[in-house]
Amino acid sequence: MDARFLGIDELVEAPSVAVVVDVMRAFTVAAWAFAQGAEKIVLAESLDAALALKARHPDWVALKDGPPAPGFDAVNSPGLLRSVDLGGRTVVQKTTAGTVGALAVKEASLVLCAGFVVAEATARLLRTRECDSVTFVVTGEGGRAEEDLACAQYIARRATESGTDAAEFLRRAAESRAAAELAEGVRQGVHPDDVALCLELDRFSFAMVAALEDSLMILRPCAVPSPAADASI
Ligand SMILES: O=C(O)[C@H](CS(=O)(=O)O)OP(=O)(O)O
Ligand SMILES: [Mg+2]
Repeated sequence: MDARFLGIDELVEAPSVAVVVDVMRAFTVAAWAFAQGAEKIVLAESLDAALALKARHPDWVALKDGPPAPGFDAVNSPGLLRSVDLGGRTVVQKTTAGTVGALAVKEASLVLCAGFVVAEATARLLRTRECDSVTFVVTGEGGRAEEDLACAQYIARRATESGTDAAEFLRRAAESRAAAELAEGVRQGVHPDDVALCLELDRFSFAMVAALEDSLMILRPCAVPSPAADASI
């Protein structure tokens, strides 16, 4: 598999297959939202767009990063979201990096959103679809966020080498600037368990696929074939 690792600003043309990685915390949060029962996640272009969607659909759950804000129901924290019942709900998510990265590749034919919590499912989906060329969007810090790059490199490796050990990749993420800022309270809207939750390898068995639906970028969980059915490893 030909893998490229690019920051959001380095995307010059729509890739065919994109894996958008945001470990801390957008796509860890998205995975937890699905685990808590959310039906779908609308990736909003801006805070105003998120609030406009919420105004049109009062039953939707509007979520943003940073501190709690008027009009929003939740913040971008897996530790805080894991105790919320989202059964059948639609979530609207707007964050600094993750949602921006997914929207930057909305013309791609396949867009996966990922973090360590869905790493193996994401790698397995890439294998199942026999993706020869994959662009990994490293969303944080202009493409240099160590937690996102480590996760992207792990998924790329895991997609082709079943024996890849995650330990070194997880160590890099644990020592990233984002992890330190979350632990030290530099970032807001944080639960003490957030870093640990973001580093839970394969916590969930689904991948997450984003696609345009009526001009909105919608993220949904996607079941992938079981390892027994995957003859490539
Ligand atoms: O919520 C996050 O972790 C970040 C934003 S901040 O730097 O913590 O304010 O957003 P994300 O898009 O999930 O990286
Ligand atoms: Mg991030």
